[in-house]
Amino acid sequence: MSSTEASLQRAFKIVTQAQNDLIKSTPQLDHALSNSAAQGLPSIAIAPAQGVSLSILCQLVQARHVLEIGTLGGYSTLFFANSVPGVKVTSIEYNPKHHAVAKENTTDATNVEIILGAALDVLPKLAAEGRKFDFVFIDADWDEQREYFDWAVKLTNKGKAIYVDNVVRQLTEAEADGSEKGRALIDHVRQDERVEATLIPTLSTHKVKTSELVDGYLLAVVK
Ligand SMILES: C[S@@+](CC[C@H](N)C(=O)[O-])C[C@H]1O[C@@H](n2cnc3c(N)ncnc32)[C@H](O)[C@@H]1O
Repeated sequence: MSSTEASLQRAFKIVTQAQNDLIKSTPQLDHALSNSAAQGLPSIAIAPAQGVSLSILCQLVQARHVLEIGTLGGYSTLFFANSVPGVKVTSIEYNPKHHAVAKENTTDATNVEIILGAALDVLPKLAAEGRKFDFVFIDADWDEQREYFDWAVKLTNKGKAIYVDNVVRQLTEAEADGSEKGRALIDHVRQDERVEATLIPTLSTHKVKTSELVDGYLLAVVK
């Protein structure tokens, strides 16, 4: 193991411990994870600590309407649903099985609407309905992120936020496989005068592969 890898692993252990000390899970969140696993959904939901940071971001922007692209079993959806009193959450999922499990996992969250459909079909409909959001969480198909981002800018109220997950991991994977992953989104967002954006690197302490330990997200505010 290289010294860089060893120091990463050490940071991983310290951060995991500290995060576990801070997290207060709930039966609703625990059930969402266990039911998703029991029904064979892939284990690709956000980490609990990331859920808390998403909830805090929603509180900071005083989100009244949250849009999520990529529901899976509704685990992240629940963090949004419980973030701000009175918040309403709209989530989009195109896989019927994921959609059904997410509906089960959020049955007692009356402020959650989960739309079955492909994001690039649903987003124009939300725009045509005049819907607006205060926080948009993008966590679906990496190849469609630029399109999601453009729709998110149209759908987000001024001064509110867009969060694109896993952009740092895409950049590091792209360096290894020679693809444009992540880079294409960065170039796209840099040219967009309607937003101010930055990358926030994180340690993904729930990941087992060393290559996935460093991740992070793009955070943008719509001007
Ligand atoms: C990483 S998972 C979402 C995890 C979830 N946000 C969480 O943390 O609990 C990505 C989800 O996006 C869905 N997805 C992928 N492409 C999509 C598309 N074009 N439209 C809608 N959903 C899509 C997948 O089926 C999958 O359930």
